[in-house]
Amino acid sequence: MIHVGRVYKSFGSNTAIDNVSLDIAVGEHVVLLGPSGSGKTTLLRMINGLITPSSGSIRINDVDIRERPQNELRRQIGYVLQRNSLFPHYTVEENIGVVPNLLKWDKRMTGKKIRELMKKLHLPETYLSRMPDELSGGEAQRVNIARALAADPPILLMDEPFSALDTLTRKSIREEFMQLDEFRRKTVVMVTHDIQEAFELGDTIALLHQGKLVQHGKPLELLYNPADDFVKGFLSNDYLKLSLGATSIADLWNYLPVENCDEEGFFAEPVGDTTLWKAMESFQDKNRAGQFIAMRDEHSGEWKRVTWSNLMHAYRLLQNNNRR
Ligand SMILES: Nc1ncnc2c1ncn2[C@@H]1O[C@H](COP(=O)(O)OP(=O)(O)OP(=O)(O)O)[C@@H](O)[C@H]1O
Repeated sequence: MIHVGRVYKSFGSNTAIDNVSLDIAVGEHVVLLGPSGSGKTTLLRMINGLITPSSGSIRINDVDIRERPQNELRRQIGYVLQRNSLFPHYTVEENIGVVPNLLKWDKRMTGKKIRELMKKLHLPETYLSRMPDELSGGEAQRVNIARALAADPPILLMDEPFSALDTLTRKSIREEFMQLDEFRRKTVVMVTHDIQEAFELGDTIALLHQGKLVQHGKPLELLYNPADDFVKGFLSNDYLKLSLGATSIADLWNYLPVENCDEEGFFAEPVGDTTLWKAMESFQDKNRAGQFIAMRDEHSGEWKRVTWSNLMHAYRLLQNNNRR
């Protein structure tokens, strides 16, 4: 869907993006990760036409973005910025409705969409007439996200959308956001320098270093098969935490012994979405504490009875297998 082809961008003598090619599939959530100054924001801003490449091209659905009228790009791409980028003289309602109004949507349809998004993002309707300076940082960022989603664009670009928030607000907005249907079915390109966030939100990670794309792959591929020493070093500090959070029970399923369990277990989350980290946590939960957890693979319908050591053993087998 998005094709970045041999793109260079320099500002004077400074090369910000150095021969980057990247293909992003429809529905893929890709996180641009890398140290400060590695070119993440520049690349993101080139995808929505705010910065023009010095050479190379960016195509969306096979059309060069330079050939697309501005209005069409706006309809296709929602953009969420890090800091409060709401229009200060517009109310919450006017801010969320900016793109639908520009696209001359029917007023009733716009109003309905605004209210629907506010509900989903836990913003009370009484906020419709508030001004941005009457909102907390977390509320303003929810409005920002609602604004980017309002015209239901197939692509969402996000530049450190949660970084200005305190840790707790950040975690809750991020989790709510990940549950939204609107997020799940869109193609998303997000910039962050938070490795944990990248591993939670990205189907794939594009790791940049000094303007070059050093590796683009699934989180586990970067962990187990780093392209070079830079990738290895960049991820090494958080290695264990990341790996446990990035491994899903579905990844481990075939390494878990078949000890049938016919009772409905208390472990309700679908196996495909449950991470190893989460499963480990459930052993610590006093209310549920037990020797095993019961898990069900939603594809085959198979139940397994899993102990802590089963989990750890399966994890080691997966690692050994991936390293081979
Ligand atoms: N408008 C500009 N004029 C001159 N240099 C720029 C401009 N925008 C970016 N740069 C330079 O391009 C390089 C990449 O910057 P960019 O903002 O894309 O990095 P980043 O990875 O997003 O960094 P950060 O994580 O700190 O936001 C940097 O060296 C930066 O100084």
